[in-house]
Amino acid sequence: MTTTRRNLIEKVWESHVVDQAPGEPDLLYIDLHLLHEASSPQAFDGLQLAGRRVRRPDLSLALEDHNVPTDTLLVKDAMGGAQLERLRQNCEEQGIELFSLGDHRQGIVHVVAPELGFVRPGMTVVCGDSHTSTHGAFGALAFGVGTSDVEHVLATQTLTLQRPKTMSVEFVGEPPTDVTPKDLILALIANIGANGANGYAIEYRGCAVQNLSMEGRMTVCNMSIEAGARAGLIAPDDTTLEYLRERWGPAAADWDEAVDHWRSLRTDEGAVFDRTVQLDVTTLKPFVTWGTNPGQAVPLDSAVPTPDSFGTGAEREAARWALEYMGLAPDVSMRDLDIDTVFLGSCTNGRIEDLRAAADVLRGRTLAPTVRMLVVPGSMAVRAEAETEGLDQVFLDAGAEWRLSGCSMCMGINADRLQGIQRVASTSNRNYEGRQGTHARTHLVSPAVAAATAVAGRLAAPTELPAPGRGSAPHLQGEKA
Ligand SMILES: CC(C)[C@H](C(=O)O)[C@@H](O)C(=O)O
Ligand code: SF4
Repeated sequence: MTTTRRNLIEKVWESHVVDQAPGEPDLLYIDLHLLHEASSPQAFDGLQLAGRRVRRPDLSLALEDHNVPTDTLLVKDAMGGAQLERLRQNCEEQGIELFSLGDHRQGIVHVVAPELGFVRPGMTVVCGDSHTSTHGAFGALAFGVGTSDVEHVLATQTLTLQRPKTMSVEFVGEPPTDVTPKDLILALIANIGANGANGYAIEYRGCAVQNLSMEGRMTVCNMSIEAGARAGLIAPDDTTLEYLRERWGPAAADWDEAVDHWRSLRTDEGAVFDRTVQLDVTTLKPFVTWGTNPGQAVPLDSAVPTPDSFGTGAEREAARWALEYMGLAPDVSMRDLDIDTVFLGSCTNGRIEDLRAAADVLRGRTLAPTVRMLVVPGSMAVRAEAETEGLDQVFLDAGAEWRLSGCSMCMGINADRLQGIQRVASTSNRNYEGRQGTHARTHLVSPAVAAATAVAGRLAAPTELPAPGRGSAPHLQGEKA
């Protein structure tokens, strides 16, 4: 008997193939379909036009996130309000569970689904949203899909998909303690480029990945799409089981059986990938973006690069455009960039560990007088937990705004949109032109760097701040070169 050695991606893919024909995309069964108000209206319309009903409402879960105002429960924007209303009607008509504004389970779809135990190893998960890759943290194969695919899944609970190539990304060694999961993924994208994983699904490997918490893993997998990948996943292990035991275990009659299956979900010894990338993380530093794609990133303690330092003509041209939009000159130290707004939140970094990391920096300190900071928990459950721990008070005492949960300033399609030319340090995942407001200049950072930046008034790492209570922003700015 020949045994085929398979990687994790192949195992999950193959166990969901419903139909297959040479030269054709595969038809995959979808275990969980996540929906939000911004990408689902046309899909429901199409379904209705075709006279169909949702095939498995019980495998669908809907959230309100993109358009929710995070300062009050009152939706003021007409278009956003209409999208929310449509989602409510569609879910009601089709019997789909919806966590609406005002519900204690509401929040960003990619934060809520895992925290409530909806996502489990070996599943296929889709959503009409590119950051569905987040759920790969559980060893699930999770894809962002387009509106017509959303309709297909609503109608059939299956999807035709081109099989992705497989990529192994190994973080080699242990990172220094001030390096966060956000820095790992920013460094990787800077290394392979914003298109570096086009057409691939990534498996993240190495002890630096195994040592991450589930939340850290979600941050890494979340940004797989920013390297162009279709999906990014991590093999389930004891950390995964521990997380799920609390959230899903109590409801699961077949827990032991499930665990046996999950333990088999790992890349076989000797299995091959279409591409292998290794990144030594032992001397990694906190990373920050300088440009208008997430791959245009450098260590925080370095300078804005010169366009001529890039290898290809296209990269040089892209760097020139980016510097112009960002209002930056080459060779300026990243730590000399004054920041107007700090955004802590999003499906990348809006979880409780992210809030704790930022609060640890802000405790006993105050924001620079020139900085506005928004703290937007990824879900109402995260918000409640933060309040139990007193983190809300830390943020408020520092001078930050403490908000309700939603996508908020991650994507300026709600009231948390920046006006005019503003430089932002943001814990979100995208920094393209106009993402956070027509002229907003986004620097993607980790929660710790976001908090330190809010205190310093310029891009800064926590280690640069004076001890709490002693340093004020003017003092710090006075120290600036
Ligand atoms: C609105 C939605 C479809 C979009 C996505 O696909 O990811 C948004 O969530 C984003 O982050 O850009
Ligand atoms: S938080 Fe940002 S990245 Fe995540 S789903 Fe919302 S808009 Fe998209």
